[in-house]
Order: sequence, then structure tokens, then C-alpha cells
Amino acid sequence: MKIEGKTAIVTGGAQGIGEQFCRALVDHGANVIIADLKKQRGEDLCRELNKQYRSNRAKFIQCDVTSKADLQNTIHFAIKTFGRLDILCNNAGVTEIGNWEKAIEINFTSVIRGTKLAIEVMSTRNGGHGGVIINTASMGAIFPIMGGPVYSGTKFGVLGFSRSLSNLNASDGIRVNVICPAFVRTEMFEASIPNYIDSYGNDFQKKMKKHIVSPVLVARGMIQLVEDDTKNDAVMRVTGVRGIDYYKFQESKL
Ligand SMILES: NC(=O)C1=CN([C@@H]2O[C@H](COP(=O)(O)OP(=O)(O)OC[C@H]3O[C@@H](n4cnc5c(N)ncnc54)[C@H](O)[C@@H]3O)[C@@H](O)[C@H]2O)C=CC1
Ligand SMILES: CCCCC/C=C\C=C\C(=O)C/C=C\C/C=C\CCCC(=O)O
Repeated sequence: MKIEGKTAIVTGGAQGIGEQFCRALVDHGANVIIADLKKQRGEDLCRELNKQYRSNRAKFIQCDVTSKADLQNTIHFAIKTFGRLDILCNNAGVTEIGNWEKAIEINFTSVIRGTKLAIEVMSTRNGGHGGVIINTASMGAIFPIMGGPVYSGTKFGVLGFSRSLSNLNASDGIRVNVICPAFVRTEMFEASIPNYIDSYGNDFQKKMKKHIVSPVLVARGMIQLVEDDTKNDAVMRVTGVRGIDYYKFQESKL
């Protein structure tokens, strides 16, 4: 898909990986809705991007992805403001520290709901233009994460859910892909270091160094998934040891 002139929504877009998704999409000429709980950070990013690109292509909307009404409102806002929706990045996520049930809601249930709502407006069967959905999973969707079993479980869920929609490309013109970063130094990661040390030992910080990737590289991967029309049902890894590559699962016999 040629990104210029298209419209994207990025959940969790105010900071971390989502912030870099927004920066990269605006840089490629997209209209971007930054959808996040954090109003101040989202509005600041929006203002900065519009100033930098001398445009009005970035918009912020306060959105709690666990609220169906907020998700619906975000999609309506995109269409009312820019006339279409082409790209959805279901990226908002949290650790399970303190509230594992909430982590399931944010990391998994909201990804399902966001995907379903976007399909309704993007589908060529409903008069939409088709589109691309990129769901942020994690390397913890391929490997277990000791100290984060619920987090890892939600990411396995995101991966299985997304891959099970591979037929949408043919039927509705929508490609669904998953991106699996290794460790990315963001607020989420910093907050979970004590948990990792508990599970992996005191030398965790030394061991994890080679597995760190920058959020900018993750955003480069996302852009590749959006631009390359051959990518459907793709599981992209973004890791310190391999950079950007694709994980191959066994083919289904069905
Ligand atoms: N940081 C890491 O090492 C990795 C992160 N990921 C995934 O990447 C995604 C982004 O994570 P980071 O940028 O690291 O985290 P972060 O904590 O820096 O940013 C997450 C953003 O999501 C927003 N958010 C949280 N709950 C929300 C809700 N209910 N509604 C709307 N927005 C909400 C936050 O306000 C924040 O702006 C997550 O899905 C995470 O699981 C995947 C692999 C590695
Ligand atoms: C308390 C646990 C929740 C953890 C949430 C914080 C950060 C999230 C990190 C990830 O999602 C990445 C997880 C694990 C994989 C990291 C590296 C493995 C790379 C292995 C390889 O490249 O082969």
C-alpha cells in the first residue's frame, strides 16, 4: 500500500513504540490518529508533528481501548476527519504487574474488538477501500516469558487471533499482520525489569543487552508490513540478534 494520503489509527500512540509508529506514518505522508489514554503526551506529540511537517495530518483523540464506545468513536473520528480508514495499529499494551485481568482486556480483548470494528469500515464488501491491520504482539508470543505468564499468554492470543484472519485478504481486501519485537527500552520495559530479575536472575540486565531493539527499528518494520502488499498473515520479528525478519510457522494441513 502506498502510505501517502492514507489514514491510520495508532492505539497507544502517545509514547514508546506507538509514538514511533505515529512519527513514521506521518513521515510517509499519512494522516494519523494518535489514540491514547494519555492526553497531555498525545496532544504534545500531535502538535510537534503538525509543526514539523507544516500540516494538520496528526490528530489526537483520548481513547481507552477497553471501552467499545471509545474505539467506535476513534474510528468515526478518523472517517469524519479524513474521510477514510486504511491502517489500524492495535498497539496499546500493558504489563500484568498489579492487575492481570486488566492486561488481558487491554492486550487481547481490545485488539480483537479494534480489529472487528475496523473490519466493518475497511471491508470492500461494505464499500470500504480495504486496508492493513498491524497487531503488536511480542517475541513473548513465540517464546514464554518467565515472570510474565499472563502478558505472554495475551501475546500468544494476539498472534493466534491475527493469523486466523488470513482469509480476510481475499474476501474483504484486508491484510492482517503481526509484529513481534524483542526488548524495547520504553516505560513499560523499564517498569518490568525487577520482575525479570526475579525470574531470570541478577545478571538479567547483562544477558538482555543483545536483545534490545530501538522503537525506531520496530516502526521501520511496521512501515514495511504496510507498504508490502504481499504481506498477509506475516509474523515479523524485530530482534537484537536478527534485526527485521519473518518467523515461519508450520503450514496448516487444512
Ligand atoms: N517495550 C517492550 O519491550 C515491548 C513492547 N511490546 C508491545 O508494544 C506495545 C507498546 O508498548 P511500549 O511502547 O513498550 O509501552 P509504553 O508503556 O511505552 O506505551 C504504551 C502506550 O499505551 C497506552 N495505553 C495503555 N493502556 C491503554 C488503554 N487502555 N487505552 C489506550 N491506550 C493505552 C499508554 O498510555 C502508552 O502511551 C505493547 O503492546 C507491548 O506489549 C512488544 C514487545 C516488546
Ligand atoms: C512482567 C512481564 C511483562 C513484560 C512486559 C515488558 C516488556 C515486554 C517485553 C516483550 O514483550 C519482549 C519479550 C520477550 C522477548 C525478548 C527477547 C527474546 C529475543 C530472543 C531472540 O531474539 O531469539
